[in-house]
Amino acid sequence: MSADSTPLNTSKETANPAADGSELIRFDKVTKRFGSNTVLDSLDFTVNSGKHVTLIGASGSGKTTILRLLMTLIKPEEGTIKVAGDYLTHEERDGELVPAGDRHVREVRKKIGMVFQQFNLFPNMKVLRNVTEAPVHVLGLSPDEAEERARGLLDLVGLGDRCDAYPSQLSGGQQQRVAIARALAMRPQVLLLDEVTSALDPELVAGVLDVLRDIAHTTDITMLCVTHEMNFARDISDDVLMFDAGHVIESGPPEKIFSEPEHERTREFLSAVL
Ligand SMILES: Nc1ncnc2c1ncn2[C@@H]1O[C@H](COP(=O)(O)OP(=O)(O)OP(=O)(O)O)[C@@H](O)[C@H]1O
Repeated sequence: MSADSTPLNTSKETANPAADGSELIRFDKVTKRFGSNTVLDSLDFTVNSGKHVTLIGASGSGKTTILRLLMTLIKPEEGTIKVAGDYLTHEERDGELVPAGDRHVREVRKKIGMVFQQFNLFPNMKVLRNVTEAPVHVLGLSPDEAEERARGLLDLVGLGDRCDAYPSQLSGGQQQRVAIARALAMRPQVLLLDEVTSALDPELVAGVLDVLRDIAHTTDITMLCVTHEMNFARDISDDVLMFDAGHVIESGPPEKIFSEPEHERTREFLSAVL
């Protein structure tokens, strides 16, 4: 397999330049309101490349809102968001920051992949085509290159033998694994995971989490994860950020947050979910 068709860089030692530990995501004084509801209140946080960061917090604390801002599905009322050095919310023109245009957003968005609660596969396309579609049409890969990449990734998620199936012929867990392969096929610098197992039957959860654990432990991709699966968060996270009322109230490595939380709200939250 040529270097370019390797599904992901699986060696920490030969990590791509994007995973050199430098700052990959920066939220600077980001405020997001829905009507009179201020969900994020002048929020600052950063994620360094190669890190796996999990957002925890009570329902409604704004975790999904952060991922949706990164996907540019919604816009902040105030503040700036940067991904790999580029503003997502703005662009620089003649030395001035102006609201980002569609073209700029599309370019920066290529750095970001997301797996949603609902798998959102194209029902009329076979598994392989679900994974090759965006690399061909968005990245401009040749069909052969895209297929080689897709087959490698479908092997990685344990579905190399289901390339010719339609999504409806797969279990929910398998569909979610295709969705993971599809997101990775764009070679994003950061993978956003939003409650990726919450729509699954309980017996299918472990298979999906195992695939993600494997990706977290064997690749250099940056992950920003929202999950209620605390054991999974403990296993894969370098850092855990606890949200409350639109702020990060506590952060640190999982062994500290889960074993010795400092904040009363973190203790309350963990005692309810653990
Ligand atoms: N499109 C929207 N319109 C109005 N309010 C919204 C919208 N999206 C989110 N909200 C509100 O913003 C708040 C934060 O929602 P968000 O989904 O980010 O929380 P969360 O921490 O991810 O919660 P959960 O753990 O339940 O998924 C909630 O009060 C929610 O009702």
